[in-house]
Amino acid sequence: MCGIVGIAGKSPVNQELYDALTVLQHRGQDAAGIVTVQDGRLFLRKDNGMVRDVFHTRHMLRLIGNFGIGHVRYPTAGSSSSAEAQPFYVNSPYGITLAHNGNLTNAHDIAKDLFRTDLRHINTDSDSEVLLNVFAHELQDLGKLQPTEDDIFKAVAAVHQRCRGAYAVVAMITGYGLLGFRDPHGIRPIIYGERETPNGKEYIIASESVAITSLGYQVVRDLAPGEAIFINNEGQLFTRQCAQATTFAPCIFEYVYFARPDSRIDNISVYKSRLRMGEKLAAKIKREWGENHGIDVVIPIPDTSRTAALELANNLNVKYREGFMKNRYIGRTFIMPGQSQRKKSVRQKLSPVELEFKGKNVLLVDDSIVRGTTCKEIIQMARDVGARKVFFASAAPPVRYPNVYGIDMPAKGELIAHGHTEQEVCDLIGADGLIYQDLDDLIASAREGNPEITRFDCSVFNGEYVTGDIDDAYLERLERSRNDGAKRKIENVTIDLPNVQG
Ligand SMILES: O=P(O)(O)OC[C@H]1O[C@H](OP(=O)(O)OP(=O)(O)O)[C@H](O)[C@@H]1O
Ligand SMILES: NC(=O)CC[C@H](N)C(=O)O
Ligand SMILES: [Mg+2]
Repeated sequence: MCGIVGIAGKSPVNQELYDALTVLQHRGQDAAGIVTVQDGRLFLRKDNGMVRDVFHTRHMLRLIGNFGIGHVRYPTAGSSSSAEAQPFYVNSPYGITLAHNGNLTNAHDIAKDLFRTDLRHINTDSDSEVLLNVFAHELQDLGKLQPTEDDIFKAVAAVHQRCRGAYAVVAMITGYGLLGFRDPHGIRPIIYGERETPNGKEYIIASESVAITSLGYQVVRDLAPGEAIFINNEGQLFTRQCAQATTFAPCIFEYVYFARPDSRIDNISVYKSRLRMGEKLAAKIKREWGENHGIDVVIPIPDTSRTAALELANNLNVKYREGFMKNRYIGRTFIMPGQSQRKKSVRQKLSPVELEFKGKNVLLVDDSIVRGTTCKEIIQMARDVGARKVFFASAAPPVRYPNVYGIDMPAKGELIAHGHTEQEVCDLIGADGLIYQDLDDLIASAREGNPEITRFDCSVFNGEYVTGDIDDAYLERLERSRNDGAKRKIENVTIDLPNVQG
């Protein structure tokens, strides 16, 4: 998952873009980038690292202009190379920069067409560079010296015709304005807001509402699937439905893990959805383990599971205790690129408070079990400090299938629940008992916030891919090219394109 932001301001936007990216940092820790524009000139700074490491004062001073876009990256295609940090830039037509959250499922095929038919060069293995070139080609094809909003929306419509998969996008068309658009399934989130200033209205487009509200803008609304928004250089706003057919199916994993709890996505409070996950899981525990379940204390695995664990404990009528302390200087483990780094980080990141475990039957709660890295380590840690019994609960169902829409779970062989029953997973992680949320309950936890959404992308749980273009051959190719071992072999061979001086 990546984080994206774009601002069409009336005063310099560099600091606000930076602030928004720090608010979106949980969506991508590998690389960060900002591009701004002033007087038809672009200023770009991007590199590997967290936001605070990529932008120093000397970079910020050079990121001038009242319009700009930013990105935090969690790679799901290509490599972790700094050359694949975003935003991407293409000089023709007009000079376009683009930042993307999601993953195209047909990037490989389009890349061939871009070369053979559109005579365009792609310099990396990033699907986002492909997406940018498709948009640029379609805009160029209209052959206008000065594109209107109609032209820009036509080019977005053509992107929807050619691209498959998940894409929430912000882009800048130099000299013309700021653009945002969402794929026809609305898989990844994108929302916009506005603010009155003495110089006129300013607009912000971002992955999550918390980036909008924390910067002092008011949320207007989420983009609909297939919809685009364009704010021209004069500050006029246009929105248009650019897809012929749409089937709304937002990603349910945003609610489970990715998004911040203080965001609202598609009119659903992420926080409340997690409370409901806890409530429903408690009901299942009572059903399956009985009222005399023997649990002395409920302990969350920080950070993400806290909200669900709290409500689970309330509903079980058992004490909720913060039995693991998190080192605040270590980021999210799951979105780290390699397994050895992830494993080491769990122990560096979480340490137990012994007195909460000694002689007790503890129920550890996590939002999800994916590779099993976290729970294996944590269960052992709980035993090491004297827990009598260690039960484990997951607020999401077993993750059994790869993700192809912007979450880096490419290899089914790396998923602990793939090909295993729940009892086998319980044995593998070394728990005394394991309980998973039912998929219907997870869906209900999100849906109760907005009953108008009739479908979610739940592919990691049920193997049903909403875009309908994923078959076994695709998944096998993906697994071969992006499993942990294969990723280690991808080298940083691409030369970076111009950055503001490092
Ligand atoms: O089974 P695994 O492969 O270990 O993946 C699942 C774990 O990874 C995530 O935590 P993470 O440390 O990324 O972030 P958090 O601090 O937001 O919980 C998630 O919240 C689970 O704890
Ligand atoms: N997680 C994402 O949204 C990744 C965006 C894009 N596919 C990349 O790898 O850079
Ligand atoms: Mg976690």
